[in-house]
Amino acid sequence: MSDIWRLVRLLSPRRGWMLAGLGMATVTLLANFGLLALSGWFLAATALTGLAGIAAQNTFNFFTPSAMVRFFATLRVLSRYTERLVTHEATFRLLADLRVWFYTRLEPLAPAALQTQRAADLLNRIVADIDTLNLFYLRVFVPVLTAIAAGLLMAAFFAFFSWPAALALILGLALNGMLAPVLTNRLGAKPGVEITRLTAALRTEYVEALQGMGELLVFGAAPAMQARAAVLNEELATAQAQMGRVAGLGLALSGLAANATLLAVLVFGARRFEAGGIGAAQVPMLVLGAMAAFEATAPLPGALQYLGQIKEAARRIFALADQPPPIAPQEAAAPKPAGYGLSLDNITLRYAPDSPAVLNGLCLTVPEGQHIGIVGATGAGKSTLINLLLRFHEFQGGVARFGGQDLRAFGSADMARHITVISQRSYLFHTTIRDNLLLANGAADEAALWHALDVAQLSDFVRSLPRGLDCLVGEAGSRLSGGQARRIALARAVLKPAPWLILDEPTEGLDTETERAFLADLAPILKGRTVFYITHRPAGLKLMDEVYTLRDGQAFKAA
Ligand SMILES: Nc1ncnc2c1ncn2[C@@H]1O[C@H](COP(=O)(O)OP(=O)(O)OP(=O)(O)O)[C@@H](O)[C@H]1O
Repeated sequence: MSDIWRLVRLLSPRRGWMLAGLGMATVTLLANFGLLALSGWFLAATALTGLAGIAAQNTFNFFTPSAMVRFFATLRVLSRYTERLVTHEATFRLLADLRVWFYTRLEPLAPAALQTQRAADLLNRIVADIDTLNLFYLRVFVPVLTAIAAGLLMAAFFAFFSWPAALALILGLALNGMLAPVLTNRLGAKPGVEITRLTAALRTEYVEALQGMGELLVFGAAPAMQARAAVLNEELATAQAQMGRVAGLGLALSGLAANATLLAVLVFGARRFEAGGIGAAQVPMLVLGAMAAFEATAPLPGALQYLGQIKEAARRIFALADQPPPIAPQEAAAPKPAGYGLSLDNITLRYAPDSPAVLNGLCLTVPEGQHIGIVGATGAGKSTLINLLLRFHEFQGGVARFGGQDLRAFGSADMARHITVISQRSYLFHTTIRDNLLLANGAADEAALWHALDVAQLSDFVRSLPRGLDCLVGEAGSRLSGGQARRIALARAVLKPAPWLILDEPTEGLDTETERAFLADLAPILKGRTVFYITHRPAGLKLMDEVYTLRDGQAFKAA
């Protein structure tokens, strides 16, 4: 239950909207109750008056009850409308709050702590689990509290006329709204959790299958993937069928409790009438009132079923949100670096306390403006060195200084201001060339964009496109060649004149001719910047002042 309390606390800043929705839902229920109870009384009283003869008909006040019937009918419509308006407004505000909260918890985890998550699972948590959490207000909070408030008020009304009828109503509402749902909830807990788990697993399978469609087809692995999905589908269908049976049982029990209550109210009402405690017309008033009262408990079985799904979604969301960020958030503002030199002294970095040190006593000094090539075998720690500089991963030993300041005093957002990265994986968003460039510098005007494209030798190509800068690049730049995509990354580097430039295998995957042309256009962009150039390919190293080889977690100056 602690996850649910935590969720309530998380939603509590919106308590004004939440309580307004709750209030309107209670008024709607009471209006319906008032309408039915009064109608029951009015119809019976009118019939009895009709039977009693002309004298009674002349003295009977038709006007006030019929005005009250109209009042309740109008109130019911208006309050239902307002309730929908308010609860939906509250729901969307809560959804926005939840998404923003989750994003602010995720952001410090990116990218290091999120790399361990499967992309589809992450997507699932961000979209589906948050949507499920959001059901809490509309499907659990409002119906449960409304049922309690309205149920007690209706029973109090009954108590004026017959205590036993009031007790029967309370008991019936409790059986119908609590006992039956609790029982179905108990029975439905397991399939509920299974449905959430299997739906998430299926979605993950499908997203991965779509992402890796090429590999699945080339290696003939599609049937195996289909078989896995079919098994999950079957398990999901079984869980859903089980849930359906549980829901059916719940409905039957609820129906039984409601009808037994109506019978009991009729009997107690009739006895009270016989004893002279109430008038004859008040008996149908109580019976019709009881009938209306069960509207309050109708959504409760659903509420408890949702609770199972919400608990599971909350567990998954909080588990991810509670992961400690790999770099502790910076309390103080980042210091101002004096220049942009880097000095690494005896640095040790391991990804987990029990895993071997990837950087192990590494020493490296990079004066401002130097161009440093970094080579090394696969797994030697080249990307790790960059992760260290970008503050994606914390190092455990040694002293690192950036611009003379302790590197630990900078967060990853601070370092991102000083560093531009061009890598083989520089991502292109499925939008226009313009938007992909503006990502590097939102303030760049048209002239700056074309200048950047000129430097990156891409302006002729962009001019030749029917919509120029406003041409879409396709998903992950699929409408561009590898070389053109890399040149967009170059143009971004021109637009963001950060003092540091990291080139992470920028020519990987390009043929020799394209690589040569790319490197020629890269040369002017390196000017005046401090550069790390990571590569397996020797061609770009000619542009470097010094080259270091990473081996055994240390950096050795190449001859
Ligand atoms: N996020 C991570 N968590 C745990 N271990 C990691 C992580 N990233 C890298 N490693 C490990 O650290 C070591 C160095 O990896 P790194 O990516 O820095 O090598 P690299 O020199 O860049 O390799 P490549 O040339 O293949 O890109 C490898 O053994 C790798 O398995």
